[in-house]
Amino acid sequence: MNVRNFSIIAHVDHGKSTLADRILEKLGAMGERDKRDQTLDTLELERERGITIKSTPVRLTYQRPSDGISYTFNLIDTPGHVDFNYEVSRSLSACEGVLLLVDASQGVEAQTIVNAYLAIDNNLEIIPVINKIDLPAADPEAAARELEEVIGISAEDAILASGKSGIGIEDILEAIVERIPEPPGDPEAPLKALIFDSFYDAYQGVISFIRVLEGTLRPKDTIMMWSTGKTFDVDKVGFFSPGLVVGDELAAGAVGWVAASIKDIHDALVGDTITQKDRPTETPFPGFKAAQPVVFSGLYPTSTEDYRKLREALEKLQLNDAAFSFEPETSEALGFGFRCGFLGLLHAEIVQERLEREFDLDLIATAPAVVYRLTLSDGTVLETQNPAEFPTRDRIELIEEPYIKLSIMLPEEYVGPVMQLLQDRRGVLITMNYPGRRVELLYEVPFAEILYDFHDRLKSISRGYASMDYEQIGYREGELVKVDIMVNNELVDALAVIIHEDKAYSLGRKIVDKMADVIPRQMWAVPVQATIGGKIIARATVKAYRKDVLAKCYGGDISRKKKLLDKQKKGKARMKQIGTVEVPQEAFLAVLSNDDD
Ligand SMILES: Nc1nc2c(ncn2[C@@H]2O[C@H](COP(=O)(O)OP(=O)(O)OP(=O)(O)O)[C@@H](O)[C@H]2O)c(=O)[nH]1
Repeated sequence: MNVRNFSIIAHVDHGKSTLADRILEKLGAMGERDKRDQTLDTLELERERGITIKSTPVRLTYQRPSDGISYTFNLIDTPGHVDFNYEVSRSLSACEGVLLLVDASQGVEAQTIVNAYLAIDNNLEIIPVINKIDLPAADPEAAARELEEVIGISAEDAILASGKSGIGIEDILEAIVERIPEPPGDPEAPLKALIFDSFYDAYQGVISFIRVLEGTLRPKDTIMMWSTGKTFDVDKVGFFSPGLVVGDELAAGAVGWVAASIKDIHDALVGDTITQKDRPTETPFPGFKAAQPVVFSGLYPTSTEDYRKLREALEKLQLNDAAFSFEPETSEALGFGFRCGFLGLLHAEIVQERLEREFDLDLIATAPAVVYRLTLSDGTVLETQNPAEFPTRDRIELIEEPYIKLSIMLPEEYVGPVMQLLQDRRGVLITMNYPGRRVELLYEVPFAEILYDFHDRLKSISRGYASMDYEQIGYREGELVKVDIMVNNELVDALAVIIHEDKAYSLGRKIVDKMADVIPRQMWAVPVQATIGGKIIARATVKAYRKDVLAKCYGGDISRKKKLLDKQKKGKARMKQIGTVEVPQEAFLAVLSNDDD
């Protein structure tokens, strides 16, 4: 059959896209991406505003110069961020091998290790590629040595390459043929196919990207989703060329797509196994889990009239993003909004940005929170991620919070300050390794502690040299308290935060100071207070002062006056009325503001 299914994995910026483009160009597929619109048209895909089609795999043909034999390459893209590690792992399950890129001037980084382990866990053949060897600062030997010491990949096997200048591309193509195995699987066996990505199309319903492991999938087959038992009739199957092209069948080993008039993306989840209803496979692809949101935040429209528009936008986004969840929530301070769940902070930022940009919404977002597990005095256990819903302290027996294992790679000279940062974040050092030129720190840290500005702080402390990655490791007890915020003597429920006892006072101070700073002055003095269980722990005052912008405009310069008024109006755009005081969006994120501000 001469098929090779592979993926490229790398730390961010180590040159993945550049190398992929170079391979595409070499195999004559450059410019094919532009044809995508056309190929998609054959599927009558609606290119609806706001719904971007995810990056699809690419099918390429490689004719070996030595013997002229042709090979079909399926290059499968993987998301590049830790929030989406489960998706990365599923995409890798669709492959037999990977190109593991390491920047020759940077060496092995945190994501290099995590990605390499994902590949090893999936039993994939790893082709190490030392990339960017054209750079003057390149040190390929050191990078190869690090690969050997840290990950245990033989340095001799590494290919030296440059995606930029094209060095090593032929070697890479040959290695793909020689080292990556032909996909296994019996096309006559009962169908077993893995879903590694899905997106929603208004005409076809859900289109799933699949890897057929056993059997053969054809149009008109009745398929069954393993996790739910739901059945669907297949409309079309096909390949990526790139873009979606209709085909006759997908047999064992193939990477392609299937459309079966599935109306809800939750019926075609990444990681689930597709089989045939009448002749099901005996064992599904292992390790299926529906992606669980781990970070939650409230989203509220700045103007109440936008509530319906926001709901529609959230529904639309969810069609394409099964990992994103939302439910209605009401806040005394903010009115009607939604509690939204995300895979991580980056995921939260992406969703929020899309809502604002693509759906033209002005939003107030509350500080992100993790899921806490509470054991109440009466023995009931409940999980909540909403500080506003926390019971009073006297009703709580035990609070547990999620922990992560954090891996940080950095040059030795920054170890001191970074360890200090981790200590401030309640981190516990597990081990310290010295692979090659760098130090690897392994910590266990409360997840909540890295939600706020941790990555930025790490980068600035290490001048950009430290890299990090993490995984969830379960729940641990924590001495946590709820800090409430009052503005003008009114409790603002949406501003409540959960925080470790030892940090409550300084955080309370920080929040009230920041708020007093960003709330516009009023005609009377407005007190801002932080409290724990009703006890005031910090207080600041928004001074009284009326800002009369027009006073500045001497003479009758109308256009200037207008400009100033417009400016003032814009400044108001993201305000929320709380009692008699207008509070800007910034205030809701005061808890996130940098300690150094
Ligand atoms: N000198 C040199 N620069 C390169 C090479 N490959 C990539 N770069 C540069 O490195 C930067 C990152 O390259 P990308 O290909 O975008 O890296 P990536 O890994 O895809 O990055 P993400 O998409 O952000 O994960 C860009 O500025 C490239 O121009 C190379 O072989 N040599």
